[in-house]
Amino acid sequence: MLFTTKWLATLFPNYRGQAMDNIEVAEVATDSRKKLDESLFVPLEGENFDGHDYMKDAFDRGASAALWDKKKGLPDFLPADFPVFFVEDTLAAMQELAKAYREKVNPVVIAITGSNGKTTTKDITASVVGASFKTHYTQGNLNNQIGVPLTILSMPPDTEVLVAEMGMNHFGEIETLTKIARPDYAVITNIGESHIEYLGSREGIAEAKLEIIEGITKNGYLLIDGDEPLLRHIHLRDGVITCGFEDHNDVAITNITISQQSTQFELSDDDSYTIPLLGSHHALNASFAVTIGGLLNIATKTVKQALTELELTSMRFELMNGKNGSFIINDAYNASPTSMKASINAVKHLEGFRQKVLVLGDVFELGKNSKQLHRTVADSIDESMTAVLTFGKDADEISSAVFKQTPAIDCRHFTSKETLLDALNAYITKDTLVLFKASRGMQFESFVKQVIDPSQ
Ligand SMILES: CC(=O)N[C@H]1[C@@H](OP(=O)(O)OP(=O)(O)OC[C@H]2O[C@@H](n3ccc(=O)[nH]c3=O)[C@H](O)[C@@H]2O)O[C@H](CO)[C@@H](O)[C@@H]1O[C@H](C)C(=O)N[C@@H](C)C(=O)N[C@H](CCC(=O)N[C@@H](CCC[C@@H](N)C(=O)O)C(=O)O)C(=O)O
Ligand SMILES: Nc1ncnc2c1ncn2[C@@H]1O[C@H](COP(=O)(O)OP(=O)(O)OP(=O)(O)O)[C@@H](O)[C@H]1O
Ligand SMILES: C[C@@H](N)C(=O)N[C@H](C)C(=O)O
Repeated sequence: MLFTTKWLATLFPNYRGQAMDNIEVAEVATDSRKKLDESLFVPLEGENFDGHDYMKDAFDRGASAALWDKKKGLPDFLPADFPVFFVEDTLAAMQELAKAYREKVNPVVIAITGSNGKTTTKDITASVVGASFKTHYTQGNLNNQIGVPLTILSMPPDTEVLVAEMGMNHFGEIETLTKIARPDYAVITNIGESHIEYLGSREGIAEAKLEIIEGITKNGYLLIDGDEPLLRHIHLRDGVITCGFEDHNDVAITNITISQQSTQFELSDDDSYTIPLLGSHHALNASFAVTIGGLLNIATKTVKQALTELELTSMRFELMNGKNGSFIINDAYNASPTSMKASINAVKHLEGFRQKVLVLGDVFELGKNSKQLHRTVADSIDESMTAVLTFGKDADEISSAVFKQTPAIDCRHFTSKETLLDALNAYITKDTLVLFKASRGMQFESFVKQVIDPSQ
């Protein structure tokens, strides 16, 4: 049980039905299409539907109570004793409920934002703190104005540590989320170019990410990418911990070694750590988790063990077996120029492959400089790559730029997935490595499923 309708009534006093009967609420749900036993149904207005139209489904599927936009008529079928809490706006009310529930459970809260690495850093941090504490964390990528409240409202009442990923693509969104979650530890993984279309500049992205400070608890900590010039002005603030590759950082990452299975690195404590992730950028992600583990007095040995037992969210540089003895890296959940370059640099370090092929697609939300930002990806591509196959509207800027700088590479742009797949299949041979990467909306998983070994 999360809470009772009687407790809800203290938050939302404008209600009808038997709320004071202390009806137990086991979960908070926003989708009548899912199992709703003993749930509080929160109808939301979305792009395609209005949840208020599905109250009957929710009731039939076992909802015990509901929030309701008081401007909308209540369906007649609802029994008079069914608890309904009338609110101005159901999303705002769900966010208020999440804030109150966070205070009621009062776990240690770790919030993670940044242009890239949020989900990975969340997964690493959850593994580290989960080794010593009852931990609840963001499932998948549920990190927005709806996802963070749902993450908090799915937290068991005996949770000791909450790890919440916070995403944004407009000003004010992180401020809302941090004031709900009230983090004791906040992390800004990096400042890239993600969603720059709406933030205007990298300076704007930094400003939006720094909103996370508004919610940090008294004596809380903010961990940041200490190498990022746009964050340099806060280095000396109380509670700020810098992590990065330059030696001025509070937590300096050194002696990085990348193999086919793992990345090894040392931190300022001169201790060596190994993670089953490839690339120096993941050493940065892990440094945030290790630092928080230390601040929570988790033994170094325990932290190191947890780093080897990561449960990673899919489609983030996911290594898979391909057909005909090839190897696939499914990094297709999302992309930005920064993350695309980071992943290409990781591929460069991978040895033992006969050929390396990059299948790259559009990066969305880059605004007026989109073509130029796509071209910058070519800066990371060298003659160690056999082929660069691109698909989308702006991705041809990558293949064109690579062809100009390294004509020996097979650089082709395709305007249909079918023709790209035909060309790609010629490379799906023994010991060829293929990286797939593009924005979420490109749905590059449609390529991956065509070339992975069906037996895996
Ligand atoms: C609102 C919602 O949850 N919608 C989900 C729903 O979409 P669908 O189109 O079916 O419904 P509507 O949204 O139109 O409907 C409104 C509600 O009505 C409910 N309903 C509908 C039909 C019915 O028969 N019964 C019903 O009860 C419905 O459930 C709605 O509540 O289903 C889709 C498929 O499952 C979901 O994908 C959709 O979820 C939306 C996209 C959503 O925002 N979900 C969050 C929980 C979430 O966190 N999603 C993340 C992606 C987050 C993300 O993109 N983050 C960005 C940064 C933040 C940007 C920010 N500005 C933003 O707005 O997102 C990032 O870069 O990471 C995820 O899904 O991974
Ligand atoms: N610190 C980092 N710097 C640059 N790129 C990174 C970093 N961490 C992860 N990446 C790359 O970014 C991509 C997405 O990683 P992840 O999903 O963890 O980030 P995210 O911030 O949650 O992304 P999104 O907001 O798109 O969901 C992956 O390709 C990964 O290789
Ligand atoms: C995951 C989602 N918030 C996102 O970043 N979407 C990109 C811009 C896309 O639609 O591909």
